Amino acid sequence: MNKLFIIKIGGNVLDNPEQLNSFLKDFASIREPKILIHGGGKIATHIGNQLGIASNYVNGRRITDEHTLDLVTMVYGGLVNKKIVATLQQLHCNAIGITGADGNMIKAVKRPVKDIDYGFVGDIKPGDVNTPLLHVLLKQNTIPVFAPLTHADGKMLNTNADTIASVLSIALSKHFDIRLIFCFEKKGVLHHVEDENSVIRHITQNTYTSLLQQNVLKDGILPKLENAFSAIKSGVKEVLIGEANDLLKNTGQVTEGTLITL
Ligand SMILES: Nc1ncnc2c1ncn2[C@@H]1O[C@H](COP(=O)(O)OP(=O)(O)O)[C@@H](O)[C@H]1O
Ligand SMILES: CC(=O)N[C@@H](CCC(=O)OP(=O)(O)O)C(=O)O
Repeated sequence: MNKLFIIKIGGNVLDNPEQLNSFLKDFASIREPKILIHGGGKIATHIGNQLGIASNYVNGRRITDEHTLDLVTMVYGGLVNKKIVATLQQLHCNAIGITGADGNMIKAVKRPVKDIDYGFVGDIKPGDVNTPLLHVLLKQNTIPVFAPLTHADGKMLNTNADTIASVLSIALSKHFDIRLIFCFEKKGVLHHVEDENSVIRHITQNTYTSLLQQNVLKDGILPKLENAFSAIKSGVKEVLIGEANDLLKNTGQVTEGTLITL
């Protein structure tokens, strides 16, 4: 099977133009087939504050009302996605910006209301991905750049970017040897969040359970690990969580950061 890198870049790096440019330069230089998924929660929060739209997260997921949906559609599908695509084009990487609605790439269902009403948040399954269209793009070396947006019943929906990366990886895992890499601003999953030298090099299902019990994992690292384990359990070959600066090491043989296995 052919190798495919599925790479997710998070909000803290997107918010720093220098770090983002350096990351995109590295991404453009990867010679194997690749897909990029970007977040942007931090930028949406910042622009929302300027527009008087307050951000409200529960369990790492944004509560998305009508105004917030307009905000995230503009910020993720417009500003962030198109800036990345334009930069990649300048770097001679033929990127194409995609939301879940474009080419029916990712269909979703609006999250059912249980204890919490998340509003216009989309839940997805691997079967909801338009893999034939992705194959066409990859075959002609057009590089998909996904915004964290899906669609259902004529509306856009907001979907966590780590989840999109995981579901795309699962959907494509029958046809490619996938390495899914979550890139963010830390060196990996850390024993002590303030100590960059405390990287946990390897997390298995068992150590994951004990880290949860020890309360080592908080905030945004929780959905990242949930999605990492969901991918590895569903047939994705390799999953890594590491620093954006280490992208080229993490696409090679000797990796940095945190390796996820069963
Ligand atoms: N044990 C941990 N290791 C690494 N990061 C952690 C840990 N516990 C909490 N975090 C927090 O999780 C954040 C990553 O989640 P998030 O900000 O959502 O990233 P992204 O936008 O890249 O998805 C880190 O910036 C850090 O503050
Ligand atoms: C439903 C939901 O929470 N969606 C996320 C999508 C953006 C995202 O995931 O951004 P990062 O990867 O930078 O955190 C949000 O609006 O924050």
